[in-house]
Amino acid sequence: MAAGWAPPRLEDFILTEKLGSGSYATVYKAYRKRNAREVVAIKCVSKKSLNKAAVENLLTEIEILKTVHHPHILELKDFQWDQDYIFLITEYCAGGDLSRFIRTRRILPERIVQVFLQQLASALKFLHEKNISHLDLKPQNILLSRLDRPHLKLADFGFAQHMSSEDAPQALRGSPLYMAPEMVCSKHYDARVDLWSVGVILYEALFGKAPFASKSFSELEEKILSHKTIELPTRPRLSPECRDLLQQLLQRDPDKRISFIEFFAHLFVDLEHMPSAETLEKATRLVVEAVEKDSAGEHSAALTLYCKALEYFIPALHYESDAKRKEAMRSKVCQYISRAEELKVLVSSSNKTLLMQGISGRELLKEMAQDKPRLFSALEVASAAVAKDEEGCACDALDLYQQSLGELLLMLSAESPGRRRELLHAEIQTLMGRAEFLKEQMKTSQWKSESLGQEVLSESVRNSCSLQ
Ligand SMILES: Nc1ncnc2c1ncn2[C@@H]1O[C@H](COP(=O)(O)OP(=O)(O)OP(=O)(O)O)[C@@H](O)[C@H]1O
Repeated sequence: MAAGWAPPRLEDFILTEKLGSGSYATVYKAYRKRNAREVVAIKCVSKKSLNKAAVENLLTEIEILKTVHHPHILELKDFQWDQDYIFLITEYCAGGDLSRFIRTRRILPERIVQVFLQQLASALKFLHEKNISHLDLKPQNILLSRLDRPHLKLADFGFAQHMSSEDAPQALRGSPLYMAPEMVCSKHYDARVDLWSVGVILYEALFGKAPFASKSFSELEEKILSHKTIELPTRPRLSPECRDLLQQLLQRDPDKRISFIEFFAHLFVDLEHMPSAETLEKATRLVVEAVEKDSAGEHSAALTLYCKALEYFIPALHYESDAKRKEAMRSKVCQYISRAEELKVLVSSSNKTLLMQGISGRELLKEMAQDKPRLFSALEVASAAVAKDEEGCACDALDLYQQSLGELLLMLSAESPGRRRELLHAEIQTLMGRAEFLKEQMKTSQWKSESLGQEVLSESVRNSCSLQ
């Protein structure tokens, strides 16, 4: 644009350094004259440079930013105009854009990427509920509130549209590196192109370059038009959830791509446990219930609730910025972990007793199942599950528990009343209780290694928390 080297003048503001420029605007850092502590960013669009399409983009941007208010969407504070310029006055993001953030660090660790992704996903969920598609998602349009503990802010809604999944806009929009293949190839696309772009951004953050990064336009074109599946580099090593999400986002065929609903619920996105103002409240509610169950002697239920509460406490700890409050919360969290560990020992020993009682019941049942080979073999699988469980092979045990339970439940529904039915019923109860317990345990250990491990737990506590 033709903003020149000197910033334009705007009555109530002092415009200072240039923050960046795009295809039709230059953005400056500015201070409000009456309140010098209020720093803003002012996007200056020269009227001379505005053709019909640019006017449309600008009006869309103003209209959308005026109506959406979300912690991870850039806030439009005001807009003004004079003879030469139109000014969009927005919140200032001292951390610059995500593109620069990635470039200066080469690649980002998965844990940081996950935090950013959660924030981006929460903004997209908010927009999705309003039927708004961004259509130009790229790292340059994702700003960071500041460099230390940055909050991501989605910006540049110039191409955004109110759009349902049936709409088929025809115009080609966005940047080819981040553009979904259907947008380039068939020009028939819908809101799902945003999911592709999220995949590209994720890929770039983790591997340091976009999947279609090319030296020439023809190379880029070839890569976009190809039907090859996007291969993920083997290094750096990523968690299976992260790889799975990448693969599901980077599906060339939009019908095979992950849907918005699946994306928001994906294990790697885990919006439910995203650090937010409500996380502490949810954690506290669960811990109150846990304490109640605990004092009523319901150990197993209390353990489950403590674990659920801790899943919220970890993000709540991340969210808390006040050092004193964070410290107080940290010490509470340690207490809850200790109690959860005590409960684990209690529940585990009572489970073992039940299991031992179960063995004799199961043997008797097997005797009574000589005429029913299907029941007999399901009981054999149950015995194998218990054996694996005792060896400490939680995953195998859980698999076998589930297999045997599927069969035994079928058998139970067909079993006529009598001693065998009673025994079968009791056996199913025991196995179900054990399978549930194992599931909880596996969740807990995953949660610990993922977040609490880094945030609060000492090595010794972590070890004592791990699967029995
Ligand atoms: N609020 C802000 N705070 C800090 N930097 C900003 C802000 N807004 C924009 N920038 C910087 O200015 C650059 C250009 O801004 P923006 O993308 O809005 O311009 P544009 O002309 O709409 O770009 P495009 O060519 O993508 O349409 C951004 O990539 C970012 O680096």
